[in-house]
Amino acid sequence: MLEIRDLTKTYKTGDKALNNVSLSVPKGQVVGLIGPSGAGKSTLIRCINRLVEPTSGAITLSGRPLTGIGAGELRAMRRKIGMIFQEFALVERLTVMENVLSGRLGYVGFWRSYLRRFPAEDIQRAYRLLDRVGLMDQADKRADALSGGQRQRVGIARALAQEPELMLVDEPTASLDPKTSRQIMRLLIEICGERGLPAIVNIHDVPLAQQFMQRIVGLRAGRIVFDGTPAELTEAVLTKIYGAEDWAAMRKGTEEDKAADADTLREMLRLGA
Ligand SMILES: Nc1ncnc2c1ncn2[C@@H]1O[C@H](COP(=O)(O)OP(=O)(O)OP(=O)(O)O)[C@@H](O)[C@H]1O
Repeated sequence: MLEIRDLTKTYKTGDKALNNVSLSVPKGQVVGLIGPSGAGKSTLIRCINRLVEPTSGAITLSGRPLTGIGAGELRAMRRKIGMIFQEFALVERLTVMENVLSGRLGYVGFWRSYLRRFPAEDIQRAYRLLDRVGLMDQADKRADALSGGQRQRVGIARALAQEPELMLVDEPTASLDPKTSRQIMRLLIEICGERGLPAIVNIHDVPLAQQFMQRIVGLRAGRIVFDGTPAELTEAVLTKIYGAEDWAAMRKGTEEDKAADADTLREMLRLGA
């Protein structure tokens, strides 16, 4: 369980990026975080992994504090947080297997990791994870030889290699096509469910969030203005989160994207692809 209580972040510039945010995410639940640009989504994720120092408030993971702790404790707690990034953040010239094993770097000593001598159990775990994300036959390929969807699967396996207690996911599908995005989102949700992992997914794509998330939290100007199910995320609520003008523009964008996808499909069928 992740618990955030009265979290506030005011940057040195005076920007109040988060204003009294409280949120609990139970084990196995995946929360989609939506909101307009500047709403505070990245700041919230960065306060949880403590890349940004909160101004006030408290965060706990599985009952242990993530705020108000020393450097050693923080390092230990960070191992418990699996991160998944928009641009995958893989080491391109290393193999898929090496990238997954890099998730263990917080656990093995410096020389062992420098020499890439990981314990046998880490290697077995990495194979199991590659199997789970559907990449067993790609283990020895270099990361830069993979497709975007395959790279994100490696990113997921690497995060799981940490044996995390929380997943923080930043725009996981922003670099992927719509079909691959749906596959990745489905995989993420299945895996978090199987492992009882709480997760927060920063997601710009509202229809994708509505299709897959069990719970959606809407941020606006640093405050939670919606917390509910996809079914409760009505046009009126979306207008409240994004503002009338921005939501109308976003909806138009989505409809244009759908029309473009349909055009591409028709063209492919016409060409017999
Ligand atoms: N390092 C920083 N220094 C000062 N202000 C910042 C910093 N990072 C973010 N902010 C401000 O904090 C507010 C929230 O920004 P944040 O990046 O968290 O929003 P966001 O919802 O993630 O936006 P986006 O969807 O565009 O990534 C904004 O007003 C932003 O200008």
